[in-house]
Amino acid sequence: MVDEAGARRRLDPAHWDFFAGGAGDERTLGANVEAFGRRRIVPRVLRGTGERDLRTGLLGCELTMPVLIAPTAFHRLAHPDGEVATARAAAAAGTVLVVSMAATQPVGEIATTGALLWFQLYPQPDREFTTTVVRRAEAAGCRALVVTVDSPVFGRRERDLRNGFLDLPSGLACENMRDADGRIRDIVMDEGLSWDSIAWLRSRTHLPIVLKGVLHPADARLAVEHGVDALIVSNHGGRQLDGAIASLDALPAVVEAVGGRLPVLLDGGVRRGTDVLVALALGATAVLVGRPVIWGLTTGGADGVRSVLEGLRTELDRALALAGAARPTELGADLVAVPRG
Ligand SMILES: Cc1cc2nc3c(=O)[nH]c(=O)nc-3n(C[C@H](O)[C@H](O)[C@H](O)COP(=O)(O)O)c2cc1C
Ligand SMILES: CCCCCCC(=O)C(=O)O
Repeated sequence: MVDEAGARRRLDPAHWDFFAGGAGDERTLGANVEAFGRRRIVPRVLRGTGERDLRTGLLGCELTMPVLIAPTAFHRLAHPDGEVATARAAAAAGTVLVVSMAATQPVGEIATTGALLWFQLYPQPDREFTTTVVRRAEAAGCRALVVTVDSPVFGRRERDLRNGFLDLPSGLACENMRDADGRIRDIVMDEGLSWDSIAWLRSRTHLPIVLKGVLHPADARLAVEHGVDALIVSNHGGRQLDGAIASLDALPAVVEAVGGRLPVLLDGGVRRGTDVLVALALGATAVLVGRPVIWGLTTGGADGVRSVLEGLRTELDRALALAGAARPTELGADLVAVPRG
């Protein structure tokens, strides 16, 4: 289903390391996957589920399944068709692509695919320029802004440092970073990012605001107080703070803190339909996948991404049936155990 080895064979080794790698000793990168490996599903039987229904509503978007595409940078490094190919697959699958601010194609061009798009934003210290980018996303028809809040500075990615991979090759650029003069600006991680930045953004756009990178329940409560529309429990795929808690391990406390007032999404380490089921059972409304989509894009362009998404759909559908649920909302934490020893 996901041909990670095939993607590795195709990619320039430095580009493979950029996509696959994490920060520091990559403990958090590994922990995301291991956290799913520790959980066991405790299925219900004789529930007469019949045909399953995976449809999920999120922030006014109707998705055919509770699986979205996480924002990841530089799709044209993986495949010449870039983000447009990823968006075609999202449209065909009936799900959302979260377009990275570091996309290598303009969001307006990505939107021509008809895909449901959300736009990921690193708020820039230059607020006027941030507004320019927000207006670009709005004009393209993006349905939400995903503000990445786990990156006041850039994570220390030791593979990239070893490889000297610090910039895109010539001919590729972060196309959504053009200013009013058409000049492409560098993405700056804002060390001063704070709840004030979120309040400012709230005053500048009517789009729903999703915070990506929340792990602490106290921040989840603050997000509710600040009028945020949804949260993504995420450690940035282990690429920012190495040693950070695995997303799945952080999920239950965030869900409890939010108390049903907002949708809580999760990313990090989701590789199988059974992982999706576990995250939903522990309270996520939906999940996002990052690297598996990159591997699909590398090996097969839009078809490759589609195949990854359809694989997850089929696996989730089967897992629901085998666990005794007809729809995601029927899942509860009682279906998940962590065996001792
Ligand atoms: C190659 C790569 C690029 C990424 N680029 C971004 C980005 O531009 N913005 C962002 O908020 N997160 C970015 N992320 C983090 C993802 O959105 C997501 O949190 C993570 O990939 C989920 O983990 P997974 O890869 O295990 O599914 C990136 C992740 C990867 C692997
Ligand atoms: C200076 C370019 C920044 C791209 C950031 C992409 C990203 O978030 C990642 O994890 O990589």
